[in-house]
Amino acid sequence: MYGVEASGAETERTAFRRAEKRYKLYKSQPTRSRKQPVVNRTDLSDVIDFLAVLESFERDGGTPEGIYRFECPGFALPIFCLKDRPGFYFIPCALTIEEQCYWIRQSLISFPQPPNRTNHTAIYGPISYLLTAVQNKKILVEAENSNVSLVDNNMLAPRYIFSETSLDAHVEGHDSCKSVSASVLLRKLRWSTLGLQFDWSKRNYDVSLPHNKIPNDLCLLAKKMAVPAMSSGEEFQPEAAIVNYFGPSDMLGGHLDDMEADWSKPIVSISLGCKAIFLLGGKSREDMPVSMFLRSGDIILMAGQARECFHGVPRIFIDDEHAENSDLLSQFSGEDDRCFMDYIKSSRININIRQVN
Ligand SMILES: O=C(O)CCC(=O)C(=O)O
Ligand SMILES: [Fe+2]
Repeated sequence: MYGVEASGAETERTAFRRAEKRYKLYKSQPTRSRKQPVVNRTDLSDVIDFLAVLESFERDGGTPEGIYRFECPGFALPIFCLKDRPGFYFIPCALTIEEQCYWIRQSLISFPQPPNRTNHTAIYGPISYLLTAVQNKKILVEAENSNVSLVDNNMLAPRYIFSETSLDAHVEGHDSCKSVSASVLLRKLRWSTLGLQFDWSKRNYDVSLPHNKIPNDLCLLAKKMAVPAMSSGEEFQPEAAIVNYFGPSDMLGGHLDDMEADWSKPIVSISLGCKAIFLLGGKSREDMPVSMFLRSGDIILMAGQARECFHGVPRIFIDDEHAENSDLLSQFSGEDDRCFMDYIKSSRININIRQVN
């Protein structure tokens, strides 16, 4: 994940940092403290709740101060906008529970498949069938003939493969050891990239990296959802997507997505799994961000001026009271779905789709 973490006094220097600190899961403690981290029980009453906005809009047609309903002829779902953040669109409950399950499965099964890259690719090379390996309790070990060589489609040959067991397996952590369990790899999955591959070290798209097109069904969904933010007659062209995987204490620091050529085109951003807090700042980190909940099935669009606004996710909720994922979990109650259930009860997934050129 990106958004550089500053340390010490710098963490509180800007309005954006102060808001992140306010909402993050744990209160800061001196670095040498051995005490258990203290959970931050922040007052959440000023976090915008677009589900409540939708419900009250459906009851009486009204919206709270600063929020208005955006009319988009032919678009089936209510869309809300913020008066002081032009180019930002919130589509609450955009996906049905079945659609959410489908995209969670895709995010865990097919999106991390090579040639798509993940945060594990730089360490292990391409890894295939991670989820099947989790289900079968496999361990990733160094392939015997692990010389780096090119196979079909200019893809790197696997340097590591899944095996039943490993005699010298060090299954926790993966920095210095040669083998790691599939379940640890899944827990440490942070991102995967679809379509044109993003190079995090150079912070740009590397068109020379092998890639597949964005899957057709995701492309259709993004085109449909992007309509409110497109000029009339224009169609959104999805070319790349970043899938972010958030574990219980993960956050996404404040950042701008400025690597795409045309900022008038929206980023279509889908939330799945545990509820989160999203911060939408202004063009400077000094601008006080607005905070809002993002729930599973919500979609936001950031286009035009909102593309120039700092944003981030300081917190996800995994406790029963706040995660609001019980409907979703009940969909994964079958024995075969055990690993989806285990994963999503304490995780969040975000798929954000972009037009690059
Ligand atoms: O996780 C989210 O909702 C936001 C993700 C995001 O801003 C990004 O990947 O650029
Ligand atoms: Fe972003």
